[in-house]
Amino acid sequence: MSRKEHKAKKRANEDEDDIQFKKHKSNGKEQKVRDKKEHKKKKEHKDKKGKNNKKEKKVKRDNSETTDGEQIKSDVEEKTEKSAGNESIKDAPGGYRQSEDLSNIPQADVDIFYKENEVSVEDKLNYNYRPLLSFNHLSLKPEIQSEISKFPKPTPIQAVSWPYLLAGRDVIGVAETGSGKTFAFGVPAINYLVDNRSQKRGVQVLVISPTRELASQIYDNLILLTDKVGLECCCVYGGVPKYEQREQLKKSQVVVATPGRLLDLINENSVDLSQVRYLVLDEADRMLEKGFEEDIKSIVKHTNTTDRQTLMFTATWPKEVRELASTFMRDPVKVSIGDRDELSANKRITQIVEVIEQRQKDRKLLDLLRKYQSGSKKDDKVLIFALYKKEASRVENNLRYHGYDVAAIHGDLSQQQRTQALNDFKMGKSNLLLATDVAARGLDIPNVKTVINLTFPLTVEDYVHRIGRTGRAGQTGTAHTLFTDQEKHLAGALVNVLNGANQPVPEELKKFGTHTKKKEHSAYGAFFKDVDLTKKPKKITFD
Ligand SMILES: Nc1ncnc2c1ncn2[C@@H]1O[C@H](COP(=O)(O)OP(=O)(O)OP(=O)(O)O)[C@@H](O)[C@H]1O
Repeated sequence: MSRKEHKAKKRANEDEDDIQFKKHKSNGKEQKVRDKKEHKKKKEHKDKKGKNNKKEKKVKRDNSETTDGEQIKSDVEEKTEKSAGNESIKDAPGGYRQSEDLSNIPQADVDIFYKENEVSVEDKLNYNYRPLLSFNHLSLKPEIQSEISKFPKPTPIQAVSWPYLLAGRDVIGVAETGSGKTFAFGVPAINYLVDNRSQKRGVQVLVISPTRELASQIYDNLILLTDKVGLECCCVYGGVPKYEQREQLKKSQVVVATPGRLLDLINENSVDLSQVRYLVLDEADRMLEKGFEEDIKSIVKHTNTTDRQTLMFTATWPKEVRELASTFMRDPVKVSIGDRDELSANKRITQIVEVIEQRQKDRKLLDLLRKYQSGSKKDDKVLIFALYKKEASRVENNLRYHGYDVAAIHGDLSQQQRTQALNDFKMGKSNLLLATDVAARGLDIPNVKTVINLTFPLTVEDYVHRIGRTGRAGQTGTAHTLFTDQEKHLAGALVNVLNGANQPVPEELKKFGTHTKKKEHSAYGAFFKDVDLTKKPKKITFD
């Protein structure tokens, strides 16, 4: 096997755990610079906000009138006024037309929806579509309409993003964990295919996700739609044989994939992406970070680069990835639900943070399991996060030794073992799952009552995603996090997330301040190399 082939094979099986480990190495310095930038940006943001607040206060105080009596509309009213439906919404290129029912809804109802859900839409082309307050405001293919109408109504991210997506626009969708982002990007994609069935052959919709389990879950969601409209969907990820995937790719119009395996299949000419008209990056900020960025650039170049709709969906949208994201997209509409500019967690999750010594963790974990999974709670599902696979293996053995029937997911296990563990946990065969960050994002496991962060993740974004495995689809949940001085450089950002969700901030955590001190992680030693932070994201040129 040539060096190139060896490298490709290794990458195709590279896993989130391995990528996380690499990422950790380069993390130290970036964190320091990030904190400095964050501090500066926050100061600017505060100054700007101060000015806006004065204006808003003025609007509120004068009951939206200036001193000379002229009516001022708040930003929200201004924005939605134009979309009141009084003007005829131009026929959008993608064929979206605002329904009569929706146009007749009083503007006040639309304003209330925007305010209650803290909706913000940034669209320099000012399409100003109204949010779909009911599935009746949509006219999708009957089979698709019937599948989604099983839910009471669109979630806010679906309600706001669907008109733009059906109109063919690029969209960046940012909404809290567990808020229905999969169908937010999946429904318009499949509807598009049905609308354009006759015109194209081959793979036309491509969804890329950071982990095998999440790719598999997205696939399970999309086949609920594709099976009903006679389309083929397949899922490709590493850790399993390729031959079956090669065969499925030949007849599929929709592909869900992890980057490594997909690139492997591209390089051996087993898949042609030149007809991909609809590209989705799920957990988009993760896909644009180190470890995935180069793979994503390579994949994008193989898609239809002249007439492509590109979507990015995530619960966290750090400033560091926004510039690179914009090089993949054309006039994207940014749809945010909730105050997503600042990193924020799902507010239905009760967040408990405990500062302890590293050596106290094993005992503390047993105490927490007695607290969250005994007596009337003995059947409650609990998800424990370790940081790396070695720690996960050790903790798994320790829990088994103490009589716990624990399932585990981490990079040292075979794909079959990981899939089995996740299914056992989802089906309730085991109500205790131990995972590394391979399970941090996207996994939609019903009724997880408690997330325990045994070791804090590499970034506070990952913390928000981890705890988002509970409190999904409108439910509440609890996250209990053990914090040590190994992670003190993340204390400031964590305090902000806790404050943003009106959660208690322990005094011991405040003592760390916003240190960005270089750290030694006892379990893994000092490991990060200086990175060239002056390097700007490379502009993607479309072939
Ligand atoms: N309109 C809807 N109403 C109610 N529940 C919905 C709706 N759409 C999707 N759901 C359900 O909400 C749950 C969460 O959806 P999904 O996994 O897409 O969330 P997400 O926003 O992608 O979360 P994460 O940020 O963690 O990836 C799923 O069980 C899904 O079936």
